[in-house]
Amino acid sequence: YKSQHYKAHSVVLNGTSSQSKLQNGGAERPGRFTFSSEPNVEDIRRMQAQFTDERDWNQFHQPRNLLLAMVGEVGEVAELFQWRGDVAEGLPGWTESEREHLAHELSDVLIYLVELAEKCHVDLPQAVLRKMALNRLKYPASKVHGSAKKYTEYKD
Ligand SMILES: Nc1ccn([C@H]2C[C@H](O)[C@@H](COP(=O)(O)OP(=O)(O)OP(=O)(O)O)O2)c(=O)n1
Repeated sequence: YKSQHYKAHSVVLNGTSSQSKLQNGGAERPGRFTFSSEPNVEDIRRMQAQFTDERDWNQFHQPRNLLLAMVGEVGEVAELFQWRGDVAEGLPGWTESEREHLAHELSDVLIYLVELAEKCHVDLPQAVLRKMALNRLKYPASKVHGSAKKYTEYKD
């Protein structure tokens, strides 16, 4: 069952990557930034659960409180970009300290998002697979290539 389970997922994942391969002639975009594979989302959920358990903070971590905490952290990310005008990929001109500050704030957003999903009983990694499958159906690559129109703007 485990390997069947895994295969079903890799079909979905390969669906994404082979589509992007078709769009760039089979090569990954050179210089594309990638993440480490660890910790995964379940690792993050477990580490945050341990952090809150050790402090007896679960009593405060209901869904609405986690949502508000997450939105607050999104605001802190926004502050880092405020008044800077457009910022190019890779954040040229940002200091190491500014980059580390951003890494901290983005992590706060992710930590609260993962705990919010946990407390709402949303299996986030699997939900992302389902949502990306829907996105691919809504925006067929052949139809929308190179255009950022919303799906309601496409005529058939
Ligand atoms: N009740 C709390 C308070 C904090 N945290 C954890 C999750 C976040 O990753 C981080 C948030 O900490 P702060 O609220 O102190 O926020 P910042 O780290 O952004 O500090 P500041 O608001 O001073 O910039 O700590 C938590 O899980 N539950």
